[in-house]
Amino acid sequence: MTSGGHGTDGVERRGLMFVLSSPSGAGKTTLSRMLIERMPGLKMSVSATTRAMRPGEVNGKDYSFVDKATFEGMVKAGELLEWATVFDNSYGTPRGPVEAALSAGQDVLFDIDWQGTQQLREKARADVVSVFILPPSAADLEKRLHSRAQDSDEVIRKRMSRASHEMSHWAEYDYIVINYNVDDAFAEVQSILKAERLKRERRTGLVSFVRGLQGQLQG
Ligand SMILES: Nc1ncnc2c1ncn2[C@@H]1O[C@H](COP(=O)(O)OP(=O)(O)OP(=O)(O)O)[C@@H](O)[C@H]1O
Ligand SMILES: Nc1nc2c(ncn2[C@@H]2O[C@H](COP(=O)(O)O)[C@@H](O)[C@H]2O)c(=O)[nH]1
Repeated sequence: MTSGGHGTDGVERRGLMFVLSSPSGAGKTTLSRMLIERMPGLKMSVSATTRAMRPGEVNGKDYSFVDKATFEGMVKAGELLEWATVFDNSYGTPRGPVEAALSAGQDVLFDIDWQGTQQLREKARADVVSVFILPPSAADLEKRLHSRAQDSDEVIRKRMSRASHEMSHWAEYDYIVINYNVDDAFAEVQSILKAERLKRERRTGLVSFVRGLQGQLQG
């Protein structure tokens, strides 16, 4: 699915799909925004959803907000790379922008749940790097959902009651980050991305780079 781009050191490599999952409110959106601001070469995948827009959300930036019929049409037309039902709403990743970004040599960041992560892994295991974000405690999780002040008490109750089930998938992920404070969690997530970008297997340009070095040594 992925094709070549350049790493920051000029060596060609395959793009990667960097996935953040967590129970609702643990901090994925916060960490995703920081990554997009501070890590060049990383593009956010904007999901389509049938969920109602929250105050402050922007259509086309936070999500593409669509009705149920449009979402079903996207599924039928094969336009979604993965999709799932979460909290009674449909969410899915439009295929086109992801493939375009990877072809242009960018990495793609996903804020998706465990079901979507499983589907991406089935399609492109070697190119998926997955991180599960845990809250420090249940009380912190609930406090964060309330402090966001964007969901009703009933929605928050529903999200809290789903949190344990969401978390039961933690062991399927490559990395686990506990979000005690945003700056430390961001530093950890950033380190993971930086290290994964250097992985030998995705650095398709290394063979010719090393051959070039050897040529210089022989010449
Ligand atoms: N380490 C932290 N300490 C305190 N508050 C935090 C921390 N990380 C995130 N928050 C706050 O918690 C709230 C929920 O965070 P965020 O929206 O990033 O969660 P999320 O995992 O993306 O949730 P969802 O899955 O519902 O989209 C926000 O108000 C955010 O500012
Ligand atoms: N499988 C997918 N899950 C997604 C996608 N976009 C978001 N999500 C997940 O849904 C929940 C709820 O999000 P919220 O914005 O309503 O709070 C959260 O776990 C997201 O990670 C997607 O395209 N596919």
